[in-house]
Amino acid sequence: MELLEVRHLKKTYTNRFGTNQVQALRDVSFTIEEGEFTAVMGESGSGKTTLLNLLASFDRPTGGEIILNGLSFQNIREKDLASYRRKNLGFVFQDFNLLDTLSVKDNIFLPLVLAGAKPEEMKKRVMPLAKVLRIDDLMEKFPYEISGGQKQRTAIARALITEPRLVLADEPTGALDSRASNELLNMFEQINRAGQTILMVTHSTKAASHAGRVLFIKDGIVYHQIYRGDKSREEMFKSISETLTVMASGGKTYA
Ligand SMILES: Nc1ncnc2c1ncn2[C@@H]1O[C@H](COP(=O)(O)OP(=O)(O)OP(=O)(O)O)[C@@H](O)[C@H]1O
Repeated sequence: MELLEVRHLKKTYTNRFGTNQVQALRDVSFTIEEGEFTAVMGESGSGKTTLLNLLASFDRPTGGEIILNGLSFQNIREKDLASYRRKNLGFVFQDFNLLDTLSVKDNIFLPLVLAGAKPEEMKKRVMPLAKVLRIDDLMEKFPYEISGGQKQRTAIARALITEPRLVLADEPTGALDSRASNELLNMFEQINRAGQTILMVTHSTKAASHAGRVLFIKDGIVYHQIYRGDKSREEMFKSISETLTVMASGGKTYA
């Protein structure tokens, strides 16, 4: 089933004097099926964060449409956006965005607290998730007492606790060393195999090679895409590297 449809998305930033315009996204279209793990790659400034911010409904497009689970963002009133976001989306940011004054457990609970969930419901959900993410013995600790990888796994638990339809991840391995990155990527593969749909923006060829599909953005459009299919991770890594080389040299390929 189709979960997300992005139709002719455009985003133009205009400075406050209206004199300077940047066309960050010119015409981006793609669809994501339920259960897919998709990576979005592109050079710095190609519009990846802009795309993620639009998908997260943090910002409104200049043109085009985003339809999640059959509902167009255009039809959601501004005052309903926050609750729509909480119900449908989970976020994993590069810098974790954990609150230092809250324990690991309370950080994970935060989206449920905001959604007005009952304490029994929260307790029921947290331990199975914490076990899978191997943070079950860290629940009473504070973010400054745990490692980068453990922080990232806490951030993943927080993203998953609401059972979102779509997890959006922005450079999730950006602040991690290679061992913690590997762990995180394996974790993403594991939750994806369990049915979670993930869209991840990344600069890292290695991170993207864990995905089932990679979308390449260049000059504000989807320039190319690769499906993992039967490819091994190494073969996927090679295909992605080759595409990035072609893109950097200005060569033509077809989406
Ligand atoms: N708020 C803004 N106002 C004006 N221009 C912006 C704004 N945000 C982004 N841009 C411009 O839009 C273009 C796309 O930026 P974006 O941050 O989406 O790229 P990116 O692919 O995420 O880059 P990076 O990989 O470096 O994070 C760039 O030219 C950027 O300078």
